[in-house]
Amino acid sequence: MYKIFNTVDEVSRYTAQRLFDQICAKPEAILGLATGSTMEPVYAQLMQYLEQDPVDVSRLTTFNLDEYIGLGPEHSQSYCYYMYQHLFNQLHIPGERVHLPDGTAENAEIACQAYSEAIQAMGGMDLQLLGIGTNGHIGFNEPQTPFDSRTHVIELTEQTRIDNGRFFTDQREVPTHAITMGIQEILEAKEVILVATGSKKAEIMAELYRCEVSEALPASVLKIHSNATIVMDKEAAALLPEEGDLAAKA
Ligand SMILES: O=P(O)(O)OC[C@H]1O[C@](O)(CO)[C@@H](O)[C@@H]1O
Repeated sequence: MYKIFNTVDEVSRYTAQRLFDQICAKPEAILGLATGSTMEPVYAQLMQYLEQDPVDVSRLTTFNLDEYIGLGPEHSQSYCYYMYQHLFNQLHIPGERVHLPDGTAENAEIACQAYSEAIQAMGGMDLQLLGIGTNGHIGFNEPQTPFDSRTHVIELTEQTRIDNGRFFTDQREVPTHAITMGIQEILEAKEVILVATGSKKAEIMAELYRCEVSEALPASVLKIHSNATIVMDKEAAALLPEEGDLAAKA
């Protein structure tokens, strides 16, 4: 299902409301969380909803999608740092219920295996939040990642390193590898919300809309998910067909 809003603010309110509703409906929910600039207003909005209407979050469990290899929690560009800055410092989920891939693990393969087992032990995600890369990646599952992959180490494409270079002082500092939840784990989530905003996402969103399900465009796997919502602002949806046609396909 595609949902198009006029502004980033509306996208963020819709997405945060879905998260809030999930937390209210199931206080012990397992949430799959994403990072990136798209999610910043979503988390800010979620915190506003929770301040207006406090809900017990002590039984929530979270799993983050990914982390750069080589960046520890104290590094300002690590996704662990991001999550505390934008959410966990305000949303007091008990530490043992917060899961983030360990980018500094001595043995990344073993860390991936343990992460994947922890996800499976919890029965998978109730709600998985996703951003999208300009090459169609979800999490850090780059094009051609097998759909049956579980948490694994991935080599980042040049495109992703260039895109994410804007957060680093020097392009050469962008890590070459990351740990990412696999596509199978994303697919096993009961509900998925992919969020795309801004004109930089317009081309990939049009391609995603048109394409067949293919490992060449990882986000296309959502077309075989029974409860996936793709949420966009007008800019990200600018190259999609008119809304009438969209409704017919949604
Ligand atoms: O929201 P942004 O900053 O465009 O980034 C989206 C990205 O963030 C990520 O969630 C990082 O995992 C990727 O899916 C994608 O690269």
